[in-house]
Order: sequence, then C-alpha cells, then structure tokens
Amino acid sequence: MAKRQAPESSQISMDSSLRSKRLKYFDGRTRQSDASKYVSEVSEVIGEPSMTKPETGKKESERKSEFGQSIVVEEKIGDIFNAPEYSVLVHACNCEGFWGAGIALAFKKRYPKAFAKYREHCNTSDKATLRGTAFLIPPCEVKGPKHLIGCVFTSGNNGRSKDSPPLILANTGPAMEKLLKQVAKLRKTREVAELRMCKINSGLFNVPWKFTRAVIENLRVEASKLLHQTYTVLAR
Ligand SMILES: Nc1ncnc2c1ncn2[C@@H]1O[C@H](COP(=O)(O)OP(=O)(O)OC[C@H]2O[C@H](OP(=O)(O)O)[C@H](O)[C@@H]2O)[C@@H](O)[C@H]1O
Repeated sequence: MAKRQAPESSQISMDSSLRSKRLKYFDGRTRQSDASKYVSEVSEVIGEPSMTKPETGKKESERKSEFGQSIVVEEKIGDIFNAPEYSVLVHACNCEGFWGAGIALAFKKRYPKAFAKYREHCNTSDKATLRGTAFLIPPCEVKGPKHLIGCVFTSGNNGRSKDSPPLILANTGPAMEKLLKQVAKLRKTREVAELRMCKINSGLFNVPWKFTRAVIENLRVEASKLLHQTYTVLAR
C-alpha cells in the first residue's frame, strides 16, 4: 500500500483472493453505543494485517461462495471530476439536503441539477431512514460531462451537528452496498463507464480514511452487483 502525504486517490478493483472477517453492519438506525463497538471491530480488522493476506487452504470457489466478492482498495493520485463520460462519481452526503462545503460544494457547482435531485430526495424522504442508504443520480446537466452522481448517506446531520465518526462509519458499509446494487441495476438499461470516489468521510466528516477503507475492503457483494472493472476513486 503506497503511503503518501499528498491527497491520494484509491483505485478499487474487485479481487476475490482476499479473505477478511465479515464485519456485521448496522442499519441506518444504529445506536451510538452499537456504532462504537463497530469501530473497535473495524480497528481490530485493520490491526490484523494478516486479515488481508490471501488465505491458504480454501479453494477459490469455496471462498467466493462463502463470502461473495471482496473489494481491494489501492491508493493513487488524481481528480474525481476528470472522469470519463458515464462514470459514477461518489461522495459522502448528509441527509439534510445540503452540499455546503468541501467536495460536496464542488459537486453542487458542477452538477446543479443533480444537487436539486439530491435535495428533493432528502426533502421527500424520512430522514431517520436515509442514513446508511444511497441515491444514484443519472446524468441530468444541460452542459458538461455526462456523469452519474452516487450519493452515499453516511451522516444524518451536516456541519457541526454531523454524526459521530463511529456512526458515520457504521453507515458507510450499508450505503456503499446499496449504491453498488443501484449501479448494477441501472447498468442493465443505461451505460455506466466506471465508478470513481473521493476518499469519503475523511475530511469534514472527520473519519480517518483507513477506517472507511477497511469497511469498503470488507464489503461482500455478489459478483453481479459489482462492476467487473476497476473504479477510480480520486482526490486532488
Ligand atoms: N476534486 C477532488 N477530487 C477528488 N477528491 C477530492 C477533491 N476535492 C476534495 N477531495 C477529497 O475528498 C475527500 C472528502 O472531503 P470532504 O471534507 O469534502 O468530505 P467528507 O466526505 O469528509 O464530508 C462530507 C460532508 O461534507 C460536506 O459538508 P456540509 O455538511 O455540506 O457542510 C458534505 O455535504 C457532507 O456533509 C477529502 O479527502 C478531500 O481531499
């Protein structure tokens, strides 16, 4: 894993040769106490480098069937907005309907119609159930690149009243799984080029990237729900 100081990007590619302990996920109504337990469990996974070493012994097919496809996160450098047409650009969202700062504000400026759809989605949904969900917005801008916007709702609130890091982390797994399912469903009828992310939760949401990365690496998703190509997740 390349360790760099500058903002890094990560390339997520599907790799079923890894075994990791399946982390149980909480639904969007995770209690604070449960979420803290969850973070200590994620720390345990991070703390055990052997957890991401290829497992000897079990056959590939046995591993796949037992755990589904795992995702490996590699770190590179780049800019999320230079994505090819029909790429899905993913960022962490609050359930309040605000893209007020950070990369969300950059999204709002570049994709005003997508922002309007995100905001309407928040305003017409029960906020209590939005945490841990996702909202995929197909290309809808009048001009500019045809990008899909993948909103993963990792915090109920925004700004100073954002959710705690454990709660944000506990929502990340379910939200990512739901996003991947929505991408898999959409690409049956529409072009989806690749999936790009920023290092979600790692700035204003104050969650060290290694924790979010561990959650993503421990996702177990049916092969049919994963794009069979690498996703470029980039930060400036
Ligand atoms: N052009 C670019 N390409 C690629 N990566 C880029 C980039 N520009 C910055 N990054 C990186 O993208 C990561 C996330 O950094 P951020 O702090 O923005 O997001 P976050 O996920 O921690 O937090 C979400 C809340 O922030 C907002 O704020 P409001 O609540 O509206 O006030 C939202 O609405 C949410 O609520 C950091 O690694 C940045 O280096």
